[in-house]
Amino acid sequence: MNADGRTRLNQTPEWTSLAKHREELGEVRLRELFAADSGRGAGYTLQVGDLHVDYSKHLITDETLRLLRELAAATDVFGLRDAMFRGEKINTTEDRAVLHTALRAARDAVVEVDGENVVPAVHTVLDKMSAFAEKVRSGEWRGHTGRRIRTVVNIGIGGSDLGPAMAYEALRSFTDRELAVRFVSNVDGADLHEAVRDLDAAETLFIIASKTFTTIETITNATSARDWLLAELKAGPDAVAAHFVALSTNAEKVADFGIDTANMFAFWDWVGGRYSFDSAIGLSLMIAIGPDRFREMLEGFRIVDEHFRTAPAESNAPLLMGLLGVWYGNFFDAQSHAVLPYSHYLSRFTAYLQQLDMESNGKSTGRDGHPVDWQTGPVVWGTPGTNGQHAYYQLIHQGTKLIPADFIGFAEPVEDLLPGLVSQHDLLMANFFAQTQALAFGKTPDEVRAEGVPEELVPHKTFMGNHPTTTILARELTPSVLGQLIALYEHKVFVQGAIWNIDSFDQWGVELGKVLAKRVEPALTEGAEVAGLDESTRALVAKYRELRGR
Ligand SMILES: O=P(O)(O)OC[C@H]1O[C@H](O)[C@H](O)[C@@H](O)[C@@H]1O
Repeated sequence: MNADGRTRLNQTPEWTSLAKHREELGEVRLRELFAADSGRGAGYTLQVGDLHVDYSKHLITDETLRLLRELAAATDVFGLRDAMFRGEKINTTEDRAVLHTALRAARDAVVEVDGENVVPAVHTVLDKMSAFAEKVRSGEWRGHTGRRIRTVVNIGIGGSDLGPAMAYEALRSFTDRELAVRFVSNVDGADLHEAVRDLDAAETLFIIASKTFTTIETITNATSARDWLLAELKAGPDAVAAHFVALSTNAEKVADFGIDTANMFAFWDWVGGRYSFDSAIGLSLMIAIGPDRFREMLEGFRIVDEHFRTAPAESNAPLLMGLLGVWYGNFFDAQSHAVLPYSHYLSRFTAYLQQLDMESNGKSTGRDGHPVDWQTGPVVWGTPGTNGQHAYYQLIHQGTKLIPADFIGFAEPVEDLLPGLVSQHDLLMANFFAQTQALAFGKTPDEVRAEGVPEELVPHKTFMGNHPTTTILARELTPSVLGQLIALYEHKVFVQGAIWNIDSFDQWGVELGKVLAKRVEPALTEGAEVAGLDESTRALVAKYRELRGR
């Protein structure tokens, strides 16, 4: 921080050294880096729990890594990390501690917020969730008419949806296949409609997931779900108790809604929405996979928490991944970051990471309250890799943009895969390895010519290569490995926010749209004159009313 109270990251000696180093590296070529160091492929790797992280295919040298680590030291990433783990209020704009790591702390751990150990409360809720999940799974929990539950519908949005929805997909092979879980998030009535239209209300349990219990989409859907249930069952409000539970920090609002707070699973304001999936917000997943598997997942989180907390900078995987992102975003002008899982089960993983990363680090005001003069969080995107290969990989390979990418794959298919499908796994993974190879090393014009390609087509068939990727490989996608992966990204995002000097744990940028939606609604429904509507929006609202025949 300077004397005037402003942090000028891009004027620090560490930043300047990196910029100079970047210039000196010039057109750094991965082919040359590998040619110069035969041990690079094996040397630029890390092991974190079950995750093998290969970062050899990056536009970096030992010197780059050294300078990046100096930037991390100068910005005191580890100091802020320790403050987070200690329960200090590092979310300064909301004056809150940031303790998602306490959600997976061991039963005997001590983590204090305002002088109080929060770990016992965490485990009390986990135990209550476990007992409830077992009741639903065993059929002991009965609906209003005495039938057992066959479908669980989680109603929530953002952090109260993306985590459990992603993990339910990811761990499908570990779920009780007799018990389905569906997820409703969108305020578009179509979402709830499609989720319930073929359900038997008597066998349906709704989980209303909302940290604040004020989110309009969730409360609207929850109210509609309650109306649907009571109409289907032809029952009075006393039927609600057997079919609705709540996950929230706000007991008062839960009670106002009509859910018995005995059926509420609590969490706390030191858990951010996008970091809440391993809190009570994970109840739908716990019902699906069972409490033991859920706890295995928490242990996976804990493995990476411990690694992040204790591993030295040289071998600290979240630090490294965060620094690589800084390298490309701030010194190569990369605008986006692709996450490409080679696992169908991780089809929602990148969507989950979008909130984690973009809501955390999509900021342009520094922790010092001043605008930042450097690029912050990237656009995060991606879908399962093989599908992407036949869609947008063209742009990654031959477009004009630099897109660093993470490739995530597994050596083993899931255990219960139909035996006839097991052999497809090697083909899937052959694509995985082929792509990172092609991205890194490309195909030179001479190599294209050697195949007898006509000269006029040579430029088109040339691959420049040099597209950086990280490969994350694990044996199998288990609950623990999923927890490890999520924690890896949580802490990577943390590292970047720390370096960029932004508050990764607030989300003021989502507020304005909410306020304006409330204000504009009467203009749509009643044609009301709404103060402050700009000319474009006013005309669009008029068009909307005309199209709706109002
Ligand atoms: O869980 P809730 O309080 O309903 O919040 C749901 C989501 O909406 C908010 O607008 C925030 O942007 C998200 O961080 C949050 O996860």
